[in-house]
Amino acid sequence: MGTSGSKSMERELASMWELSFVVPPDHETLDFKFLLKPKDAETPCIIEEGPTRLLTGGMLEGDVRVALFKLNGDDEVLEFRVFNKADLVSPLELAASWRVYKENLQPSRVRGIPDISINVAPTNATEEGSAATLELDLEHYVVPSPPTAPPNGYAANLAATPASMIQTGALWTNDVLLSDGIQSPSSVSAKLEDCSNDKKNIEAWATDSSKNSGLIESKSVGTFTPLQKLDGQKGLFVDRGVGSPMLPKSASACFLASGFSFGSAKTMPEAAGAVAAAAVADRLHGSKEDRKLAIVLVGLPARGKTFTAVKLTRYLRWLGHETRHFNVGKYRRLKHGANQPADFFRDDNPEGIESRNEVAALAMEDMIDWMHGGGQVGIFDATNSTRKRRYMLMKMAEGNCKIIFLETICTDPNIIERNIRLKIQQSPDYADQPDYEAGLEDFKERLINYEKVYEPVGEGSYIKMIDMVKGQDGQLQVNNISGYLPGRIVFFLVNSHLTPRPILLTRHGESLHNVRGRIGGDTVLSETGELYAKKLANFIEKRLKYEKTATIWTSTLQRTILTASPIVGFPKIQWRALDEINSGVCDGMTYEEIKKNMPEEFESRKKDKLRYRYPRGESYLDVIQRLGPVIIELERQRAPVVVISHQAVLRALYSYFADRPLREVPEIEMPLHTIIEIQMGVLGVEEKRYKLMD
Ligand SMILES: Nc1ncnc2c1ncn2[C@@H]1O[C@H](COP(=O)(O)OP(=O)(O)O)[C@@H](O)[C@H]1O
Ligand SMILES: O=P(O)(O)OC[C@H]1O[C@@](CO)(OP(=O)(O)O)[C@@H](O)[C@@H]1O
Repeated sequence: MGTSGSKSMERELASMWELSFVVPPDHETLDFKFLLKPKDAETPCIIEEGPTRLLTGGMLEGDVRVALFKLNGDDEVLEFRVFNKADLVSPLELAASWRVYKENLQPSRVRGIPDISINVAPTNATEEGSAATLELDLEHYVVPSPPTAPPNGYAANLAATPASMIQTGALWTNDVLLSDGIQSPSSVSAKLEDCSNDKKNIEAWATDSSKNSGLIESKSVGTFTPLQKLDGQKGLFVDRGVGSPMLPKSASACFLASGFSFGSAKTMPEAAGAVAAAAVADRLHGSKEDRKLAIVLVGLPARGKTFTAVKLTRYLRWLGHETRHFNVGKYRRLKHGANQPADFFRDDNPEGIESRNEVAALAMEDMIDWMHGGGQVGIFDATNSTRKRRYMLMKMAEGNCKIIFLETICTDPNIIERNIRLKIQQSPDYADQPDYEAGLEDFKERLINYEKVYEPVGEGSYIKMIDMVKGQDGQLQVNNISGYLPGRIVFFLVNSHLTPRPILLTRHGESLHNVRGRIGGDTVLSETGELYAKKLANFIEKRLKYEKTATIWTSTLQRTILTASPIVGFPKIQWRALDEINSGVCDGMTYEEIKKNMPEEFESRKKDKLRYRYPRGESYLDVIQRLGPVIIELERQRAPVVVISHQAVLRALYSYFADRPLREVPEIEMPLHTIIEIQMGVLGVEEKRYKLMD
C-alpha cells in the first residue's frame, strides 16, 4: 500500500521510545523512515540516513540497521538502535485496543501531516479523505464476532489431536498445546535506542502486546453424526422416507456418503438428492474400501498442502461427510518437540528418517482407527515426498480405505518466497525462534533437504494442482479418479483460488412476517426493513468504493430483492437456491401456531432441527444440499460478492466459512440488520461483523 503518513513515537521510558500499531498478517509492504521531531515546531524534522525501511508481514525487511540522524549540519551524528518484532493479537484484544486507540487518538502534526493518517496511494484518495478515514468511518459499526476458533487459526494445529498420545498421557505441556497460536492480525511495535554514550539509551523493540494472544486450545474438531449426539435423546422421528434409502436390518454397518450412521431403520430422512443417491450406489456397488477415502497430500514445504487440507476438510464436512484433517507435522511436534533443526530432515539422517516415518505411521494408524469408528474421509497432511513413504501409506490403507494423492506444485519463486515468510511467522516450529532471519535460513535449508529426495507423484490415483494459486493460468491434472465423492473434490479444487476478496453476508431488512413472527411467506419490508435497505446501500457504496467490480446476490423472494433495490452500481443476480428454507404446510404460521396445531411436528423439529423436514417442505440438510453450487461459485469468484438472503440459508452458508459442525447450523445466531464480512485470503478465512442498526 503506498502510504504517506506519520506516526509519532511515545516516550516509553527515559531511554526508550515506542511505536505500536496493528496490521493484518498479510498486509502489503509498508515503506517508512524514522524522523526526529525537534521540540520547537518551527525547526524542520530530521530524517534518518539510509534507504527507506520496508515492513512486510509485520517484520522489517533486510537487516534491522541502526537509525542515524545527522544534526547541526553533519557536525553531530545521533545513533539509535532499532528493534522490531511482530506478535499476535487476538480478535478480542484487537477490538479492545481499537476502542482505546479511538478514545486516545490525539491528532498532532508532523511535517504538516496529521498523525495516524496512513493514506492509501493518493490516486485512491477521494475528496472526503482516504480509504483509511473511510475505514474509520465504517469501523464504528463493527461489533465483536462470536468467539469461535478463528477460521484462520494456525491451520496445522486445528487438525486432529493424536489419539495415541493422549491415551499414553504423553507430555502435553500447555505451551506446546497452546503454542499453536491462532493466526490473527499482528501487533507491531518498534522503539528506538540511542547508542551514543552521552545520550539516554532509547531502545527500540517490540512489546508482546498480548501475552495471552487469544490462544485457543487446539482440539480435533470432528463432526459427530447427529445420531451419535442424539443417542441419549432417541426422539419421536417422523420418518417421511423421502431421500433416505430403506436400510438393511443391520443399519449400523451402513455409512451414507453423507457420513451419517443410522441408529435404527426408522430414522429421519437424511440429506436428499445427489449425496443420498450416490451413497446408496456406493454402498450397493462399491467395496468397503471405496466407502472410506484418504486424501494424501504430497508436496514440498510451503506449497499450500495444509492450507488446501483445511479448505477441503471444511468443504467436505459442510457437505455432511464425516471428515477429519490429520497433520503429521503436529504429530512430530508433539512427539519430538517443535524445534527440530534442518538436519532433522536430511535424507542421510537415519534417526530423523526413523522419527519422521514413525509419526507418519502413527497418524495413519489413528486415521484408520478413526475410519473404523465411523470416519469417512481422512485428509492426510504431510510432504509424503518419496515413493517409499507413499508405498508405506498404500500398504497401510489396503483393506481399509482408498487413497487419492493430492499433490500441490508451485513453480512461482515469488509465491514460494511469500509462503516461506508466512510460514516462519506462523509455524510453531519457529514460535520460539526470536531471530526471524535465522528461522528463514533454517527453513530454506530444510527445504533443500526435501528437494534433494523429492519424487513427484506418478503412482495410483492422483490429482496434481500446479500453480493454482490465482485460479487462472494454473492447471489441474487428474489420474485414475472415479466415484461421486472424488468427482466433487476435483470440482471443488478446480474452482478454488487464493485471491483475497471479501464476501458480505446479510439477511433482508425486517419483513412484515418478521414483525408478526410468521415464518416463510413472501412479504414486503416493514418501515424498519426499508430503512435498513437504505443504510445497507450506503454501507456497500463505501465498503466497495475502491473495488473494480462486485456482484449482489439475492433470493427470488421480494424481501431480499427490495432490500437490494437501493444499491446502485453493481449487477444483481437472483438465485432460487438462496430462497429461505421451505416450511411446507407450515408456511405463514407462527411457531406458537405450529406448536398448538401440529405438536408432533413441533416436537420433532425441536428434537433434531438439522434433519427435520417440514411436511412438503425442507430440512436444513436439504438447504445445505441445494447451496452446494452457491458455495462453489463463491469460491470461484475473485471479486467481492454481497449475499442478501435469509436466516436459515445464511446459517448454512456461514457455517461453511466458519467451519462450524453441521449440528450447530440451525442454531447459529443470524440477526437482522447485521453484515458479516468474510475475508477469504492467503491466510484462510477471517470474519468481521458490522451492525448497521438494532
Ligand atoms: N496451491 C497453492 N500453491 C502455492 N501456495 C499456496 C497454495 N495454497 C496455499 N498456498 C499458500 O502457501 C502458504 C503456506 O501454505 P502451507 O499450507 O502452510 O504449506 P505446506 O503445508 O505445504 O507447508 C499459505 O499461507 C498459502 O497462502
Ligand atoms: O430455522 P428457523 O430457526 O425456524 O429459521 C428459519 C425461519 O427464519 C425466517 C424468519 O423467521 O427467515 P427470514 O430470514 O426469511 O425471515 C423464516 O422465514 C424461516 O422459516
